[in-house]
Formats: sequence, C-alpha cells, structure tokens
Amino acid sequence: MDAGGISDLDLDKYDADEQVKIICLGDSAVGKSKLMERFLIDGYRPQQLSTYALTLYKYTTTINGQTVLVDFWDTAGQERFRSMHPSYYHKAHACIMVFDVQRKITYKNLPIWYKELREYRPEIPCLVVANKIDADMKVTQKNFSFAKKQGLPFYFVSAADGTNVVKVFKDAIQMALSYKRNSNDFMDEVMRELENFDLDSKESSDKDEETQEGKPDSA
Ligand SMILES: Nc1nc2c(ncn2[C@@H]2O[C@H](COP(=O)(O)OP(=O)(O)OP(=O)(O)O)[C@@H](O)[C@H]2O)c(=O)[nH]1
Ligand SMILES: [Mg+2]
Repeated sequence: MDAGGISDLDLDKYDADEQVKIICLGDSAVGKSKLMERFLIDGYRPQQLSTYALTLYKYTTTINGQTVLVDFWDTAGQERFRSMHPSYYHKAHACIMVFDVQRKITYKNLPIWYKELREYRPEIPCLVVANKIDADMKVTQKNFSFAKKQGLPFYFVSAADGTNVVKVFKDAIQMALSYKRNSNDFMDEVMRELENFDLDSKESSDKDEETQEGKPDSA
C-alpha cells in the first residue's frame, strides 16, 4: 500500500478528480483531533481508519466543479516523542500546525515542529493555528510572532466554539491544491515520474529455467 494514501483506487471509489493529503502537527493535547472533528462534523465523512498511531479522515469537497478528495492525517501519541515517522510527511500537500494559546510551551515548541516539517517537505504550505481562544479571548491581543517571522498564515481558532475552524480547513485545502498543481518541489517531480514508470518490468525470467538433470540412477 502507498504510505502517502494517494491511490487511483481511492479516486475511483470516491469519484474524485483530485486527491490531496493534509497533515496536522503540534504538541499533545493542543486540540488537533478536536479541530478535525469540529470541521468534519458537518462534512461528508465516509471513512475513518484508526490505528493506535494514526487516524485518517477522508473528506470530499467540490472546488470549481472538481471533486477533491482530502486525506486528513492525525496522529495519536507519536508527537510525544516530538518526531514523526517519515511516512507521515510523505507526499503531504499542506500542514496545519497547532498550538494551545493557554500553554506557552506548545507555542515555544513550534520551531521544532517546523524544522522537522521542512526537512521532509521544504515547500508545502503550512498554516499556523492558535487554538482554544474561547478560554480567554484576551489572548487574541497577544503577539505570536512565529508565523509572521516565517511568513506563514496565522489563525486564532477554537475547536470548542468553532471560531475560524471552517476557514482554516478550507484555506488549507485550497493551498494544498494549488501546491499540488504548481509544485516545483523536486521530490514531487521524482514521485510523479515514479508513478508513471511501469514497475511491471519483468525481466525475462524465463531464462532461469533450470535444466532438469535426470535423477542419478539408483543402482
Ligand atoms: N477550551 C478548549 N478546549 C479544547 C479546545 N480544543 C481542544 N480542547 C481540549 O483539549 C484537550 C485535547 O484535545 P485533543 O483534540 O485531544 O488534542 P490533540 O492535539 O489531538 O492531542 P493528542 O492526540 O494527544 O496529540 C481535550 O480535552 C479537548 O476537549 C478548544 O478550542 N477550547
Ligand atoms: Mg489527537
């Protein structure tokens, strides 16, 4: 199976024209899962594959008349080790990076997440999300400069009351799509080439027919 979750089978099954993968990063308990659930609550949610390490949410939407299948990847647990398995990043088209406005440490850890993201996916759009603003609206006055410094889009959101949740996810899908369409990312080019390459290049294995020697005559 393809670790990137991109397969023609899925495109057929969901009658989709295009498929994008969006990953979610951030410390434990910042609200990554709650944000996904909040967004998907009204959305079409045909499938949820769950393992102890990963939840994959499938979502379809129509953009400019095209049906887009979105794979949202969410982790459970791995982020405690502050390092994700490389397959998590594999072929991702956008990243939603979350911190908890009530816990400063989760904001301070953003550069660590961002560094790892960029090691695997140097070019993909990354959206920075300050979650849990419902707990204290005053935080929206604060200056969280990380996103600005990196030139990344920034959102104040609340998974609890829904503030800006749809906006973040819709933007993420749009950015993922435009990335996919316009990407000059070298690794993406390579992956595209590999996908087109017919792996079914069976070398004429008939050559290794072994000459059957007659059984030694038993006297
Ligand atoms: N007040 C408030 N609490 C929230 C919000 N979003 C999440 N929470 C709470 O924060 C806790 C953690 O939320 P999760 O969505 O499980 O966090 P997570 O990032 O998925 O955590 P891991 O799966 O452990 O990495 C839960 O108790 C949520 O109810 C929010 O917007 N406001
Ligand atoms: Mg979670």
